[in-house]
Amino acid sequence: MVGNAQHGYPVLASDLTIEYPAHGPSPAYVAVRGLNLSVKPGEVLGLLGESGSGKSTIAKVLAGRFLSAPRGAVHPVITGGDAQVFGESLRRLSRRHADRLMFEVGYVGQEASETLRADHTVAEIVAEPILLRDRHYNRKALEARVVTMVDAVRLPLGSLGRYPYELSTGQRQRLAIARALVLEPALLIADEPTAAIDAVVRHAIIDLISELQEHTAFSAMVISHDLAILRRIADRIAVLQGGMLVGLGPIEEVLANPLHPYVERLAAELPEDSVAREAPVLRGIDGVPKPPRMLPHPRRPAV
Ligand SMILES: Nc1ncnc2c1ncn2[C@@H]1O[C@H](COP(=O)(O)OP(=O)(O)OP(=O)(O)O)[C@@H](O)[C@H]1O
Repeated sequence: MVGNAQHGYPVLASDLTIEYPAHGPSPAYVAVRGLNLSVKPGEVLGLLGESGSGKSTIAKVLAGRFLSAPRGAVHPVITGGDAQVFGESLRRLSRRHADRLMFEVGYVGQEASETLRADHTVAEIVAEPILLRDRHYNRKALEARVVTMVDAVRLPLGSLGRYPYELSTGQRQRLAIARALVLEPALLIADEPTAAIDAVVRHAIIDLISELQEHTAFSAMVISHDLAILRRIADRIAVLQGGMLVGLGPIEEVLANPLHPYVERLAAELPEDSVAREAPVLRGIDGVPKPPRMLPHPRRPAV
């Protein structure tokens, strides 16, 4: 495991500032400023904010996906404070540790379903992370693991030999989630996992992540600009605006006591009394309604 995963918080960011360095005609840009944030063991933290508020930047950095960038793109750099993921400092992260971190942190990016390799079958796509970690992995065990994972995200087993372009968008997103979770990461970072999906499937995907999370108890950061989505899955939310944290805590508390005009606006956009009336009803695989997500001590001070 990376760092002291057994003891520390999955994520601990303190005074974290992230910057995109100057590049060609573009000046340097500070995307995240002085962020203090944690993800507690077993918790789902929702990250909410309008477009450009820094959500994806935080996701990429915390998932260790910031040391490499596509050709011609600039990657974000930590220029202030630090973030620890399982006790590993990201500011001092070496390439070697970043590679290890990739195996510890499942990451579903915004366009995950569109970035699946078109020349790989469903089975190959899910198996790949295992083989990247250990290319001598026992083939029978690999097959069994892939089948279990595909089944867990409710893709038909008949899809194992199919190619991503033969699946629906929702199915591709399920596949991306299966790939992100196949190494049984202790932390999942999902950046707008339902962005390109219609409303019905969107809720199904969120409920799926919620169920898998409850089943295997990984910690998660789920990013969305959609409050309804986060109310379905998150124990707490962190609200960002302009790269700064403007709200943090159990979702209904943050909305009930907005400390920033942006949060106030979000709360105002909700139907009156929606907190009490529209508490999300999640149903388990058995169809039994589950209580809304709550930390055992919702009023304890947020870190
Ligand atoms: N490669 C880059 N170079 C320079 N600036 C960038 C780069 N990527 C993002 N930014 C800037 O950083 C800020 C935060 O971007 P980010 O993608 O993290 O926002 P976001 O909250 O995820 O937005 P969205 O909801 O639209 O995905 C934006 O102002 C964006 O223009």
